[in-house]
Amino acid sequence: MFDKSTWIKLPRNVLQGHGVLDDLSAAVDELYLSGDPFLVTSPSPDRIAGDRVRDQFDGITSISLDRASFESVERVVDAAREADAGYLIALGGGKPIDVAKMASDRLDCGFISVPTAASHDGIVSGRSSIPEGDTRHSVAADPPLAVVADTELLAEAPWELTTAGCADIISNYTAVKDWELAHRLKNVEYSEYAGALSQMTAEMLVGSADSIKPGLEESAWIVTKALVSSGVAMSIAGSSRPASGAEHLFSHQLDRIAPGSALHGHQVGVGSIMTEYFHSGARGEWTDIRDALSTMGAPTTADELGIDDETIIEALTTAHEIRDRYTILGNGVSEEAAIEAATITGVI
Ligand SMILES: NC(=O)C1=CN([C@@H]2O[C@H](COP(=O)(O)OP(=O)(O)OC[C@H]3O[C@@H](n4cnc5c(N)ncnc54)[C@H](O)[C@@H]3O)[C@@H](O)[C@H]2O)C=CC1
Ligand SMILES: O=C(CO)COP(=O)(O)O
Ligand SMILES: [Zn+2]
Repeated sequence: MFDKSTWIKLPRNVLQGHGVLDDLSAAVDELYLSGDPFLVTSPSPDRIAGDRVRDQFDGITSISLDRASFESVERVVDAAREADAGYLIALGGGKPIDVAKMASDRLDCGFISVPTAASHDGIVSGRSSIPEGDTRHSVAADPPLAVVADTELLAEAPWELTTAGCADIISNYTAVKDWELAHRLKNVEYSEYAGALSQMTAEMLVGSADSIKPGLEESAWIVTKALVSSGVAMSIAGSSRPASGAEHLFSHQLDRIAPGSALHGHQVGVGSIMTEYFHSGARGEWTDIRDALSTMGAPTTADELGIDDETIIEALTTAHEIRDRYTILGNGVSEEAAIEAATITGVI
């Protein structure tokens, strides 16, 4: 008897384009939402979205947060309950979107994802990445009811945020390789469709590299489409496996031992260079990943990340400990192997 079943949870609407945030109420009307919204934002929403935030959200109860933690989730749940919120609106980067995702799951009220930076592929995903003690991974959560991605706003965001989103997508190359390896060696369930979509998303983004330039709204359009596509791959898989392999373990370990050092996407990009070296060796495709990151203007070295060599090696040699997810790192790479990989790839 065939005993598999899975919900493939996707947002109902993804509204993307120039100035769409100027009429958020139209997007909300599309969803026939009832009750008052409760706003969860990155710090200083006025700085990140200018007067559009003021006009749209004037008088709405809100919380701004810069940490994705269970404490932040509890704060949002308590405050939204207090405000008798009908639904949540997450406005900002990946952290408020992840916290709102988990809080709306807890409140069973749904949320609208309003990214103000094309910096990560959690915009539509059904995952919420919240550290728990010494472990770190994303847990299942409902995807947003809708996404409102204002490409004018996204294009105005600091360029490093867009290059972080590009790097988060480029890291799908090694994430899929780790997933395939885990399938072959540990019989981990693998989805050909989610794997192919994730890899194709990275290939298409790298193929559009020449059109991805600072200040171009076309760039925001292209990168946001890729981030949405990567999030859909995670929804098809019912896990972050299509977009999170050893390079993410490395980044999560960096978040634990050197919090706030660099943007998530930048960390996973540099991690992807080194884990690709572990996959295919000195003559392997790690140069393709490094060159793609460099073309997009994303960091490719420890220096460019602003992280010292020792911390890079510590994160790489302990990355396997942060989560029970089989990757090319196996039960951990030796310090010598980590130093060789980081040196040959020019990361340190
Ligand atoms: N759940 C999922 O599927 C995924 C979750 N993530 C999570 O997302 C987070 C990474 O996302 P980030 O956006 O890098 O983090 P973030 O939410 O910390 O945002 C980075 C910075 O950009 C600022 N910012 C946002 N929009 C801005 C704008 N328009 N102008 C100026 N500054 C702006 C924020 O205030 C913050 O200081 C990590 O916690 C990661 O684990 C990443 C990928 C997938
Ligand atoms: O960052 C992510 C995908 O880009 C989510 O992955 P994790 O499950 O490792 O948190
Ligand atoms: Zn990521």
